[in-house]
Amino acid sequence: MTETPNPHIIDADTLTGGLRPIRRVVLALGSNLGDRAANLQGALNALADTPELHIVGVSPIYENPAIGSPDESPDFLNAIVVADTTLQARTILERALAVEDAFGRVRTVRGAPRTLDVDLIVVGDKVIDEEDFVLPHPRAHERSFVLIPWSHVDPDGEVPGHGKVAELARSVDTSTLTRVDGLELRLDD
Ligand SMILES: Nc1ncnc2c1ncn2[C@@H]1O[C@H](COP(=O)(O)OP(=O)(O)OP(=O)(O)O)[C@@H](O)[C@H]1O
Ligand SMILES: Nc1nc2c(c(=O)[nH]1)N=C(CO)CN2
Repeated sequence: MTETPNPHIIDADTLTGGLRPIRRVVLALGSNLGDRAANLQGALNALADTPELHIVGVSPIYENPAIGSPDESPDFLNAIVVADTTLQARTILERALAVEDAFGRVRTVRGAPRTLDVDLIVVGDKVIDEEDFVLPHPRAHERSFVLIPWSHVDPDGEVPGHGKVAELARSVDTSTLTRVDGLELRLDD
């Protein structure tokens, strides 16, 4: 027998969803395997389809050598997505990992080429230091492929403990980072 919902009872999700703060989340997309641009676009589509995640900015695409990976690693395409959300940080991490899996990401050794990488850079001013989840992303404040596209779409953004993205972007080496003309990520209407 199916139960008729009682309209006078508000479920817990509705209640907490209404009370949870809206936070700005910054996600970094990267791909250095397969059809890199299609992988980034697919990731953006999947993020845009996520309930309670409202995309407010998408950066240009940048190409650059794999940093901190073996020399023979193919170059990356990188981009930044900025969204407002009431989702909890860990829920966004789980979604990011699921999107990576959906795009055929195979986890082998650290630094191995990947079809898709989705990193959480910041979630508002949250600071998390857990074994499998660190916020802000511990290497974001020194990565040109994060700071330059991020400062392009959200110059007032901040990396808690490190300062404004616009300021950090000014001090980072951009000599190997190239904006890819004629290629951009699109949000469906
Ligand atoms: N802020 C974060 N964003 C994404 N993953 C994170 C974060 N903090 C911790 N992790 C954990 O890192 C694990 C490994 O991530 P991954 O293999 O993508 O690292 P990586 O991309 O090779 O390196 P890097 O972290 O330097 O970008 C994930 O399974 C996830 O649990
Ligand atoms: N250029 C570039 N280099 C990297 C990247 C990346 O996204 N872009 N991601 C890494 C691990 O996440 C390691 N090195």
